[in-house]
Amino acid sequence: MNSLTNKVLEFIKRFDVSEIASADTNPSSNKGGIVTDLGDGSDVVYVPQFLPLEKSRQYFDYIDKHMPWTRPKIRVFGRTVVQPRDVCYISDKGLKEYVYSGFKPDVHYWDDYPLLKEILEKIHKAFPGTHFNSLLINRYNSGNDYVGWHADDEKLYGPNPEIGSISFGCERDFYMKKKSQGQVVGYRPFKRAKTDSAVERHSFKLKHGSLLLMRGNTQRDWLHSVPKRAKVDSVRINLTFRRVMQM
Ligand SMILES: O=C(O)CCC(=O)C(=O)O
Ligand SMILES: [Fe+2]
Repeated sequence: MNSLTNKVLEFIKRFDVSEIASADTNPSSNKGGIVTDLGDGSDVVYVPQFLPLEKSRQYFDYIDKHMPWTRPKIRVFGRTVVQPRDVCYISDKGLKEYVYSGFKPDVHYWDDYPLLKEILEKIHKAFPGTHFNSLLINRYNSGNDYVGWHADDEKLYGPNPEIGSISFGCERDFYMKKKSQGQVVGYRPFKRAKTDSAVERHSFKLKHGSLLLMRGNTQRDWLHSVPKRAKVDSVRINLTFRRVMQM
């Protein structure tokens, strides 16, 4: 076997796409995906293999090598900390500025990244109701990198933001849990409630080439996170497509 074949086999082993998600309640089908009804007008669609394996590998390599990554300092609970992952932000021209945790990412534009535009168009085609105009890319270099409990509920996304999330590379857990009554969150650790074990939860293993769509009231009522994983030592790239509402 030549070394290219070996590399391909090793890759398939690392990024196995054969399993399906652990979406649990009332799963039904939607565009080849699994729909999880979260109740109260929220749902999540998970498409385990939205993009073909080999194409996903090309996207991964391109994004990994060519994006202008930064690992910014952000404000969490009044403290300045280095964000535990790399980021990069792409958007249409002339949109309202995106700021989270006191950090305003530099804006880059779609025209300079045709492969990202290609992915955006594939999502719009598969889910005609979606109209994303911006994209936050995260790179988790190892299991030490993570994102804490938060909702993507910034005002500039309007009352019912839809978020489209594409994952490449190392498979990681994506957790969801229902917000406690009256809870206000940004990118902050989730305050542990006494009845935490009773809080409704879902989990997904986000595979190489997968798409996860969060819809309806999901950002209003639920939190999500990608926790640390001690044993993970390879890179994961995640693209979250968003729609900034025009004034
Ligand atoms: O990496 C992920 O799957 C989630 C990223 C995320 O939640 C975000 O960028 O807001
Ligand atoms: Fe998020």
